[in-house]
Amino acid sequence: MPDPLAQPAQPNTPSRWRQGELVELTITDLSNSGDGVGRVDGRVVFVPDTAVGDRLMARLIRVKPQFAQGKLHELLEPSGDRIRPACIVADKCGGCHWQHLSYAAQLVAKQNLVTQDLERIGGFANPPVSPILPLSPSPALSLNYRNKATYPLDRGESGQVRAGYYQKGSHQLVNLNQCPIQDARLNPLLAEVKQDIQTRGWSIYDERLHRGKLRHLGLRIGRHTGEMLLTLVSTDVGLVGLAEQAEVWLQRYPDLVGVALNLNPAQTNVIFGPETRCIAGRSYLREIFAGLEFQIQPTTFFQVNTEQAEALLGAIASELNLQGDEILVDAYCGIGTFTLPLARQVKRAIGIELHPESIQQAWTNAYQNNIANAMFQAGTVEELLPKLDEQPDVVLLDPPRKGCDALVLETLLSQLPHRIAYVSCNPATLARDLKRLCANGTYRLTRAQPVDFFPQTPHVECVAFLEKL
Ligand SMILES: C[S@@+](CC[C@H](N)C(=O)[O-])C[C@H]1O[C@@H](n2cnc3c(N)ncnc32)[C@H](O)[C@@H]1O
Repeated sequence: MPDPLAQPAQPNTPSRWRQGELVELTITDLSNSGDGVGRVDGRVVFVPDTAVGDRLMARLIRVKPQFAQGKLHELLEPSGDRIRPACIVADKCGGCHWQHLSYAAQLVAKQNLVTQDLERIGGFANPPVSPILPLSPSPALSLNYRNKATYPLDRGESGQVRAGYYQKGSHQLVNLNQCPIQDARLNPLLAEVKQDIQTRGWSIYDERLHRGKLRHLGLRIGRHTGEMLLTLVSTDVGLVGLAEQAEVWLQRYPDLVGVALNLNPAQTNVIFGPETRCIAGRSYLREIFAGLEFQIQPTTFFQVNTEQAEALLGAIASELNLQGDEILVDAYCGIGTFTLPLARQVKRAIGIELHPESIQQAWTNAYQNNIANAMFQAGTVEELLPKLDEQPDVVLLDPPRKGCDALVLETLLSQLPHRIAYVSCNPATLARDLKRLCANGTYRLTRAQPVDFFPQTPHVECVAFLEKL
């Protein structure tokens, strides 16, 4: 007869998980943040630096009731999706999370991320997601795409000036002399300018003590023009010999058109401060985008992947099939990157953007390109969209990662433009906002088009098209 006081046998249930414990699992999926996802005893374990199909041992470093965060301990059977990273510091640097994945596997994962978020968060059954537009059909060309890099600076233990990206999950700098995802023409500047800063003996900012001057080195290039800008971010102006050094840089790099100093005295993680001074050359670089000439300043937003932004714009123009008589609103318009090319296809285009400097630049860009039917307003979309004098026929949305303010969605549901194109770098907030717009059968999701703007990372750009029912 069984003993009624005996404890029931303890199966290997989730409740027995302990921090530090080793578990065996197989990765079946990749999360939005790029971690591998597996299951142990029905509970989810996230493991960075893994691939779908990996069988592995992971050490549990954070245990929650519903999931755990693991660290790769031993790879028992590697996935066929694994490749040798193009970057020698890929295992340390927090810049890229997917250098160890083949480009084909990255594209499949991004396609799945968009589809899954539209299903789970948006509530769309079988969402119409078109195949992702890759950077290049050749995996070898999925590098050297970034037109901009902003590197934090610090001093190493022996006092040498270092520039690079932070390690995954920390503020420890990984010193870089080149970065395989940035435009290769910027690499010589990264290594040599760092050396010049060392030689000049300029003070480097220490973020723990909030002391010192130089904080960041910013590099930017026009992909089609080759023009480059160099920006130093400093807590104040006292960098002795800066003007002289800036002239040396202009002489040394014929494609460098300007050197700027941005002043950021605040104790903050935000990179740029409010004031930027031109030290030598021009205060902007020129870029050709969608056949138009744009002026881009050191601190204004411009899509970091020029070619893919052009592909995205092409997808928008072809899907919207504009007839020339529409009023188009480009909400969150930046410097008019999409507003101006689309203005050529509509009666009038109205851009709305928070930053007054971007709006000023957008007006300049319109003038330079003889585009007279585009106008721009500085302010928040939530404030300005409800106050428009004209009823928009077509609205283009391109908000930051957090998505649209609820007030923007409510305004759209009262203005009822015929079509909405929603560009997003965060499928989760995109799905949330589309759900709101499509509730009550007001709009129908006709297509979502992912575009690979950020190879080697889990970030995915997507445009979704809505049609008024
Ligand atoms: C993802 S960027 C898109 C810019 C532009 N569409 C482009 O392709 O260059 C988002 C832009 O929204 C602006 N922004 C952020 N919040 C805003 C708000 N509440 N109202 C208006 N603009 C905002 C940012 O300054 C930024 O320029």
